[in-house]
Amino acid sequence: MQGGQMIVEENAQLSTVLTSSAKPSYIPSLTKIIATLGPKSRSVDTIEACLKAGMSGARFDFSWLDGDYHQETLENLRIAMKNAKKLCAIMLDTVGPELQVCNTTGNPIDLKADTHVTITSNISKEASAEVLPVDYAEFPKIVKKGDTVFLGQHLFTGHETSSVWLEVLEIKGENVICLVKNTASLSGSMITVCVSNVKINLATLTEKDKQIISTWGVKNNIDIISLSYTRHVEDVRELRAFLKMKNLSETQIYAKVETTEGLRHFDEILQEADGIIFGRGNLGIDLPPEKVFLFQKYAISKCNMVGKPVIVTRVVDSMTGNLRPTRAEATDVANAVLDGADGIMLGAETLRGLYPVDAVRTVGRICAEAEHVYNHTLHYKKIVKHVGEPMTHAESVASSAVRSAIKVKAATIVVFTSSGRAARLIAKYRPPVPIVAIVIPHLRANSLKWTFTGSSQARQLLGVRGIYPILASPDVAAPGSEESGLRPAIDHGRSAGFLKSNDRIVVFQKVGNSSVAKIVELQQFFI
Ligand SMILES: Nc1ncnc2c1ncn2[C@@H]1O[C@H](COP(=O)(O)OP(=O)(O)OP(=O)(O)O)[C@@H](O)[C@H]1O
Ligand SMILES: CC(=O)C(=O)O
Ligand SMILES: [K+]
Ligand SMILES: [Mg+2]
Repeated sequence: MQGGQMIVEENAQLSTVLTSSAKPSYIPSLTKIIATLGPKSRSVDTIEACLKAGMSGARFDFSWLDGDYHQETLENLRIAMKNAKKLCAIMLDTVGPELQVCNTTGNPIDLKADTHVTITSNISKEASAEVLPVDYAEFPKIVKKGDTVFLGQHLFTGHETSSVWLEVLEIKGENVICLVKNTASLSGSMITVCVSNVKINLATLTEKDKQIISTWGVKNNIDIISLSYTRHVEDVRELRAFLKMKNLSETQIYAKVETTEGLRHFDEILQEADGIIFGRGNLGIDLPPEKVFLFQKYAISKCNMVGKPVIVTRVVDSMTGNLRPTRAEATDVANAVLDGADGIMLGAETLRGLYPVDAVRTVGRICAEAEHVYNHTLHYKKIVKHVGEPMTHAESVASSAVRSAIKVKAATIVVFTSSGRAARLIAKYRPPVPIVAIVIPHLRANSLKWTFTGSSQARQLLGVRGIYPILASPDVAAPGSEESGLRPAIDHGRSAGFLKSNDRIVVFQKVGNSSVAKIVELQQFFI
């Protein structure tokens, strides 16, 4: 896969292991961190602290709770963004064809290892340690003797006490009799059911999802939808058509690939989606453990080649209850960065974990260390080879801009963009420095009113490794001089502390139909 070439820079020195990590800065890591917001991470203070620690996207998982609950959290996020002066992408995660235990009372269910429990499709039964009603009538038909069933809240490892694994012993009509393999206490009203490699005959975009998108999604003009359990390219197309109908055509679709069915159709899904979420939680159940890394490397590499963002999930499970990750988890985060991931997604760690801010900060620090030794040159060469010749003008100038930034040791690359495309093109070539994207708003009319584009496009760029968007004020759209357009980026970089007077930057912009890259010495701006 790497053809014997090193995925870390050859000059990565042993001494860097012993020097202390970079001080906290405005840019904690180039890799993006998307945190799921929920009970333990929804106060303004906590969200603000997460933003400062490096959270660049917030995931609202509709498998949990309802629109009103998420609305309150979102209002708090908006206040936190203002306080912290940081943008954050807003991601709606669909429920999809997910099976759940109907625990209407919400009482904890204590299951003991080596006892029996019956999963039933009869939802009139009340959940208890003896009977677990599941919201899918076909359940007894899709499982067979010997299958493994996992139950839990975002974690189903089957070795901690909040999730359980069961072995199917016998199927009798609507009842599936199972052996409990580990002692656990299942709490709350949301308990997900997961069985490996079963075909669930439910739509990927469910009626409930459509209703959530039509209400909560439209109201909040959400930036990204994470399409849970994407299995076919048609799933993405169907959602795209639905979004268009709801006047949400700018909303991006990240296909969450988390089943073997999705894996089989990965290449087509990637063509239609705006990004990929590599959902290792579910995939870790569908695939044998020894295969997960292989698909991770394949999927990330494919996304890198076409310049689409890829986000990896389930990295520091143990931080749900602990202040420190395990050694294996910490190493796994670094390896995801070295594989080429754009972002890391936190689930239970921030949603219901005890240390949401620490989880964000710790993951950010690990990512930053891995980025320091990331073999940018090798990545660059692979992309150039993949794109081939002749390149489009924009692609050729964008890749040259990245080269120039390395050669002149530029502090950042500044790119003017309106759709975000130009910034993504630069990011595809993975410069080792941040990309400051100045997003130029455009006036646009719909049947009711005139509005400016830009805010969604800016926040969406927060899903891509290395991009730091700044939303320009609309008057920048009619630049007096070229330099006037650069001013906001430089002022921002200066106040945030990543630009100094003796730095140089590379600027990528479109003038008419031509793409231009130029090198600018900053001294002139600092007089
Ligand atoms: N120096 C500058 N100062 C202010 N605005 C600039 C400057 N250079 C370019 N721009 C503006 O930036 C915007 C770049 O947007 P453009 O639509 O060309 O890029 P994009 O959205 O990334 O790519 P695409 O056209 O492929 O969607 C244009 O509106 C352009 O006028
Ligand atoms: C996040 C998610 O859905 C998964 O990892 O499976
Ligand atoms: K979900
Ligand atoms: Mg999942």
